Amino acid sequence: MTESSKPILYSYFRSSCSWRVRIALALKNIDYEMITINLIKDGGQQFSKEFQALNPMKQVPALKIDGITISQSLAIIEYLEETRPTPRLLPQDPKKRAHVRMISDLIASGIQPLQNLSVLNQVGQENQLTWAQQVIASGFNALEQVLQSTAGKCCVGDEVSMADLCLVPQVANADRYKVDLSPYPTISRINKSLLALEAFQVSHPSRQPDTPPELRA
Ligand SMILES: O=C(O)/C=C\C(=O)CC(=O)CC(=O)O
Repeated sequence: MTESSKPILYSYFRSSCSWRVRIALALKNIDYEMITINLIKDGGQQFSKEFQALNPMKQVPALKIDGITISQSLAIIEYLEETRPTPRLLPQDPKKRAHVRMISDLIASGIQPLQNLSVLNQVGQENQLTWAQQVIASGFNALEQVLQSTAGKCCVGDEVSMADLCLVPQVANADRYKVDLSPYPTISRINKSLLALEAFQVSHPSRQPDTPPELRA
């Protein structure tokens, strides 16, 4: 492969959705280049004409790969799974696969969008923390119950899946917004064991090229 054919990930260190994709790329050992999009600086670099041409939703992540541009983290992860299947991030068994997608969607549609930057800006500065805590806690109440029947070492059984790529970044957001994690022992246990894995460490928000010095590991 020539240099120019490497995939390009548009990423922001603290974006939980970007982190999902960084974990997938690390697990699948895919070499890529990163272009960082600062969601705060200059009013948000995601609003530039250049970036909007890549993703009209003005959100990270976006991945340029194999001649196409893909946005939406789960669509990116599913594309990587279909084109670079090893190691697998979706189980072979249809029931387990459904559970992985169910948990991924619970987080990616049911929690994260309710606490993302654009929504927090809408609820106003003084309500942001309470709002984020409420939506994360309400989602985690459901997730904890789901995991009690699906989890082994990971969200679904003992193998790392797309669901785990959603879980760990969402727990980091919960930490950031000071959500009390004591009611969620299963979520906490899985998060801790996944954070020990190399792919989750190299992709961590504290270790990205655009991580500010004060937030570096
Ligand atoms: O405050 C900032 O630094 C800006 C944006 C983020 O962290 C990313 C989000 O909007 C939240 C998320 O990924 O869930």
